Amino acid sequence: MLRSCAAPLRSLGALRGPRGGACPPLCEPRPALRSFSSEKVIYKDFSIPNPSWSKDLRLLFDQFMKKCEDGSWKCLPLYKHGSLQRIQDFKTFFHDPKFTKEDVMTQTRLFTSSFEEGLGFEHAMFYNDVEKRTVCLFQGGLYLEGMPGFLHGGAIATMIDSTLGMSALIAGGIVMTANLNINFKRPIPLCSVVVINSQVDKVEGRKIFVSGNVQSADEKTLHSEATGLFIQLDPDKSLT
Ligand SMILES: CCCCC/C=C\C/C=C\C/C=C\C/C=C\CCCC(=O)SCCNC(=O)CCNC(=O)[C@H](O)C(C)(C)COP(=O)(O)OP(=O)(O)OC[C@H]1O[C@@H](n2cnc3c(N)ncnc32)[C@H](O)[C@@H]1OP(=O)(O)O
Repeated sequence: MLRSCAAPLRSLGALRGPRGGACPPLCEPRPALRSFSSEKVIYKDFSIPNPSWSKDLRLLFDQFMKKCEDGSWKCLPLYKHGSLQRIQDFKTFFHDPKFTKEDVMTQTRLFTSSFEEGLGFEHAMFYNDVEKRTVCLFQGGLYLEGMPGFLHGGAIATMIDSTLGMSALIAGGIVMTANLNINFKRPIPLCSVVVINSQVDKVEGRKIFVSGNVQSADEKTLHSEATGLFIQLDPDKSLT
């Protein structure tokens, strides 16, 4: 049975960042269909099982959806486009309006959602507010190959960045990655399922320190360990 992540997310909209900032737009409940100016754009939640998902990924997804039932975990929705709200937020930081024009924004895709079903970054993310943990269930597809039969390190780094970044974003609002360190310990076979764990370790002013690891679905193999530094953007500073 296909289940959307949108419904269990409703209460996440009430979260606040450490500086009292509103919870980032990514975490707010959003309807599946939104109006983008005069044009209709379908905001489909992509963090629901599709036919490319392996049995392992479905099983893990179902386990986490079960954990969502008592409210301890939330499933985070994934979209291909940025939302209007996100565009508005980033406008504050980009003084060059070229990339925030609506007609350009409708053509952009989030990197991790830009492949055909099953070939790229199949994933779903869950968040535990009490533990300040974000977990990403990730199945890397055939187009993410590095060494023959294994995931490219850049693809692994992308999902680690996204997962650690999500922890930072939930804690601190609009952030960017300033530093990401990864120890690749065991290669990840293509199309296998891994679990990326991340947690906020420390917040110092605008700096959010996050750490995490990548484990096989059966938790027997530690594939990677990572730390990241994310910086809350300063609305008084231009990024460009
Ligand atoms: C993180 C994203 C969230 C992921 C979301 C997941 C799923 C996605 C769903 C929806 C889409 C939403 C978001 C987008 C998706 C994914 C994005 C993935 C993340 C990225 O792909 S993102 C691109 C790569 N990223 C960059 O392109 C950054 C380039 N960079 C800069 O734009 C600046 O560099 C900036 C803004 C980072 C800081 O600039 P700034 O001027 O605001 O701050 P400043 O330099 O003053 O530093 C303040 C304090 O941080 C210390 N500090 C700074 N850098 C440090 C370092 N490297 N090491 C150690 N300490 C450092 C200073 O020493 C000072 O410390 P102190 O206060 O103690 O003096």
